[in-house]
Amino acid sequence: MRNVEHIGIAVKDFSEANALYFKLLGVEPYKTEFVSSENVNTSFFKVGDTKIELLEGTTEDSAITKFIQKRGEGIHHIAFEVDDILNEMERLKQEGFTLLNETPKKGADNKLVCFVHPKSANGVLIELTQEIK
Ligand SMILES: CC[C@H](C(=O)O)C(=O)SCCNC(=O)CCNC(=O)[C@H](O)C(C)(C)COP(=O)(O)OP(=O)(O)OC[C@H]1O[C@@H](n2cnc3c(N)ncnc32)[C@H](O)[C@@H]1OP(=O)(O)O
Ligand SMILES: [Co+2]
Repeated sequence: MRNVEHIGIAVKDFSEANALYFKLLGVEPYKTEFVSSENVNTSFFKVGDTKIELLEGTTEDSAITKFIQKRGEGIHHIAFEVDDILNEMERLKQEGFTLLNETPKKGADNKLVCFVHPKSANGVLIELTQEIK
């Protein structure tokens, strides 16, 4: 695992949240992107060496929509940058962590991603990300 690549925040109203984080962080998002595999709108703010990812669910069955229904808005996951996601997934499996996808999937911001179940990580949803070169 390398640095924290981004912190994901689940939000109800995407444009309102983007305007608020622009005021809070003093920077515009460098990217907004719809991720069809997750039915989420995302926007990324660069803050020092890490990023804030705002996420809005676009369907009832989106993980973000369900999260907000159950737990309200707030921090949703922590993403770590890895050099070799397949290797890291194998290592975590060997260590007994529950992975939420068998193979890496295309995430936002030109990354391959995999998620670790929050129940495996003291209640924190963990995302692994590898830059697609
Ligand atoms: C990939 C695009 C983008 C990127 O950066 O590239 C993203 O980050 S997309 C982010 C949204 N997508 C995901 O989160 C995919 C992985 N998530 C899942 O598969 C589910 O959300 C899952 C399995 C974490 C939860 O599923 P579900 O909500 O259907 O189940 P439960 O409500 O029963 O939850 C089980 C248990 O986990 C707790 N929970 C749920 N979400 C979280 C969370 N984000 N952080 C911590 N804990 C979470 C939930 O409260 C339940 O606990 P319990 O004690 O049983 O109440
Ligand atoms: Co993310």
